[in-house]
Amino acid sequence: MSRPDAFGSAAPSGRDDEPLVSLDGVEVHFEKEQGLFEFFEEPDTVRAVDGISLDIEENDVLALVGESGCGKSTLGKTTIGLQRPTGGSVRYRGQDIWAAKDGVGDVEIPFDEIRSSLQIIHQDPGSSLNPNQKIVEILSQPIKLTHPNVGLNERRERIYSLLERVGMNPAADFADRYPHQLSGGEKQRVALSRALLMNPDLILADEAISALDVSLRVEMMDLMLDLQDDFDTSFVFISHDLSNARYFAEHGDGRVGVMYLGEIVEVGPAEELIEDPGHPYTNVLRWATPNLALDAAGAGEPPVRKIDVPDPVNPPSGCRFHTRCPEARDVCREETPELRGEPGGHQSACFRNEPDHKYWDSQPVED
Ligand SMILES: Nc1ncnc2c1ncn2[C@@H]1O[C@H](COP(=O)(O)OP(=O)(O)OP(=O)(O)O)[C@@H](O)[C@H]1O
Repeated sequence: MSRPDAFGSAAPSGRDDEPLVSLDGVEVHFEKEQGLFEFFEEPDTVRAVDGISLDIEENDVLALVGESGCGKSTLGKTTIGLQRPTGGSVRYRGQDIWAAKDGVGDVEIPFDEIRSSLQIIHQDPGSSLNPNQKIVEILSQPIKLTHPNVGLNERRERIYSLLERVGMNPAADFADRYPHQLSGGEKQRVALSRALLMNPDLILADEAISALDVSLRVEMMDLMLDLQDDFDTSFVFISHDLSNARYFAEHGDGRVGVMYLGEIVEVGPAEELIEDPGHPYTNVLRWATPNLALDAAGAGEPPVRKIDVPDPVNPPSGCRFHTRCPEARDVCREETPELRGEPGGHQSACFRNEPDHKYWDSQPVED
């Protein structure tokens, strides 16, 4: 259900029977920057996100995992309306986000309301906190912009209570400091408070724990999960590390989504996906994550035919993983598997999950 914001302003309208955010066939293709000598050539297109459909519900947790460059950040930013898709649609409570931005059709929820309901915390909070402002000033700004009628006392009260809620006690001690006077973990807590100020429906945590000391990572994930509960906020949590994605999804009662070259190749509850992967690429991530404490993890050779990751400018035909997949057969070069399985449950995009598929009569790829 949509709800009023932290200062009692009306809730965004939209339809409560619609998912919080719904992606349908989303593509994000970038034109690659041209070198000096390529000036007269057609620019290359990076297919950062390619044909992803996904629903995020209220109070939902989705942990996206995959190698660097597979499109996690681009998908995350598209989900919260920070990146315009080049194809497909992204809807918030039924309202097309980019139609709201462009004022096209009957706009039920204004773009500004959508953007303040969908927040982000970055890997490096230092770079998003103004070094010349005290923490209280940094946190006052978004309130002043969105709620100009809220007075100084109410503003301070809200800021102090949020700082305390994220573990910065006593709040008054931290509020008057500058960002450089805080540790990495404290800066990340400030970034989290800033995201929570608007009582958002969804927070994108983009590698938000990667720069923290290993000992602080679990603490930060636990804090986000506590807040998720308290504030009824959904989270899209991005990590290149399967064990962190597993922890977050498992403790948040959510799903892990595995990305490869701009596509989601497997999604499902963490335990199921890790114990019984439906896609050979998930098996590679499992192998590469020693602290999953699985027998297979880190043992022997990696479960791939080739180590090299293809260029997203020119991804392989058919199943994009076929150039590296140890199970690939000829049909995998020609046909693209779709995500199959229980909708909203465990799904994977591999012909091996279809007992009657012609994959089984096809010849193993030899190269
Ligand atoms: N603004 C942009 N212009 C051109 N290419 C881009 C742009 N943003 C991302 N890309 C490219 O899109 C692909 C996906 O990038 P993205 O940052 O989404 O991946 P990622 O999985 O989050 O990786 P990382 O963990 O390294 O950030 C990469 O090939 C990247 O170089």
